[in-house]
Amino acid sequence: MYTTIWTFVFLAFAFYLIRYISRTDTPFIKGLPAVPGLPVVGNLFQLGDSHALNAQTLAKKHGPVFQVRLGNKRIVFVNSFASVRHFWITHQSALISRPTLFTFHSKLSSTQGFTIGTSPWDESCKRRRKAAATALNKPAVQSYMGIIDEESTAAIGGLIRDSKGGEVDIDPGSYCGRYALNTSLELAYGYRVESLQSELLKEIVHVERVVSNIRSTSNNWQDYIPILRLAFWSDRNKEANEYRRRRDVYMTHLLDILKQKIADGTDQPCIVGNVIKDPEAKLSEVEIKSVSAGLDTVPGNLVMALAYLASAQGQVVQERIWNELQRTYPDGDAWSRVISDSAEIPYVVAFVKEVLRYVVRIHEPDWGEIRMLILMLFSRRRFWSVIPICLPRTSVADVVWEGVTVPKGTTFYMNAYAADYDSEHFDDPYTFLPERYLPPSSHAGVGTPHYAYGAGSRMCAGSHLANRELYVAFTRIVLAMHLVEAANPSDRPIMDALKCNLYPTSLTTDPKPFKIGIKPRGGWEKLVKRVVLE
Ligand code: HEM
Repeated sequence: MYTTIWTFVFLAFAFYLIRYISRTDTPFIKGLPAVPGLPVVGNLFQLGDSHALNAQTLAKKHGPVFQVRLGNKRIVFVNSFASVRHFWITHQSALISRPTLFTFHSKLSSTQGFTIGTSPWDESCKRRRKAAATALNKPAVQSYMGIIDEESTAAIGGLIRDSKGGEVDIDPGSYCGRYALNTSLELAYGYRVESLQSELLKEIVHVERVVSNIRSTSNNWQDYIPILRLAFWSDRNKEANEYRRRRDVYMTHLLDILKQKIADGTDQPCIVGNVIKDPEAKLSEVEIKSVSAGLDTVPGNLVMALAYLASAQGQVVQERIWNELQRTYPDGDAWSRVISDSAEIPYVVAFVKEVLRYVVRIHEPDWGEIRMLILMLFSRRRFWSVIPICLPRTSVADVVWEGVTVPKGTTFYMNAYAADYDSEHFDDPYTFLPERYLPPSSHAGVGTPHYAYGAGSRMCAGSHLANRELYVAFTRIVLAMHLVEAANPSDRPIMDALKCNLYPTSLTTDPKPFKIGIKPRGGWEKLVKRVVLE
């Protein structure tokens, strides 16, 4: 008898305990498909180390919009092009905020301020977003073209020189990285990397590499399961505190250099400088540090696009870009005109869009992004941030989806990977096809072409700049050289951006190195003369 009572009490206690520790930050959303999960961990195991691929598979069974439980967090996953448009664009004012995550927000950023891309919507975020938008609008970007001119010339010249004029196959990763790194450092702080052996750069490389792992949304179970946050268990906390301190040191250092240059009148135009000088911006120092946005996605797109261009299929694309350049600039001044002309060649614009849709649907916007670019300088390998699940959002108002009310305060994950490969929206989505963005295709012209830059009220603030960097790099590469596959098949790249990632749970992709062949075009020396003479 006693045994039965004690068994009953124990089971009842266990039942309520599991229910208690499995409760979620926001309640179950009635009527919205839910993926059944385990006590405590919820759906963490099902989503595994590739949330994008696994959510895409789950969407086949549960529909494009479903809810999951990640530890004690309830998340709504949105997986198709149309459903993303519904939430992110049609209801953009409702999805204007962002959630906070334990490791990043309470440990890593406590003294540096949240970056724009990780800030919930409030007055400070509004001010910073406005400042970034001013520093990154079309006219501002045109004023930075001198930097893009210099860095693209250096990268292309270096590629040709180090391939011994095309005699040996070459890994383009560090050249693309150097292009994007120096562009971003100069744009953000007016600071250029002089020596690759600099201690400051080594420190940034190391710290930012660790930070990128700490920030991953699928890597930190303590963000979802509160009990894992207990200090004596969590090495992550100690690590986050230590790296926050080290990061503070160099962020303050770079900002101090810039402030000194401004005081001396020796600064050159740069984004953080513009923000400091803009009386309208009224940002505190912590806010200024958090404005700096990084560009790790630019090299990711560049590297993978070069891999594609060098492939057998890419030959046709190179040919067309070359022909369009000759037709548009018959006087032989294409090299300088792609920088100075704001009107762009439609086929190359379509190519850039397709690269963004097809190759990398990712981003990680903050000062820390510069880390990836710096990493590339020091590494024979390429790194790029792969977050096919776009930066998360939190709703500030109810949104209705197919008759179901998704209440305000809900956290949303956009599966940009699934949406950009949605066969309901794109014909033949797994085929690389720039023509899909040219007339008579329905995707030409207005409307969101892809979700590489996110969408709606918190869409990427740096998209004009990124588009210009990619446009200049592609046109100039085709002007200076012809790309071909590496002679040795084992040197050739893996073209799938997810499959090539060695560490799927990390914020950054670390793909296997690959090589391409280069055939410099006649007259290339004149174009990149400065570099070759260096
Ligand atoms: C190919 C390059 C790039 C890609 C693919 C990319 C992608 C993205 C994505 C997906 C978001 C989140 C948008 C959303 O939630 O809807 C974002 C946000 C952001 N990006 Fe980028 N980005 C790129 C380059 C840049 C550059 C060059 C800058 C600035 C120099 C930048 C600055 C930002 C900022 C400040 C945000 C935060 C916006 C906010 O939360 O209000 N990005 N980016």
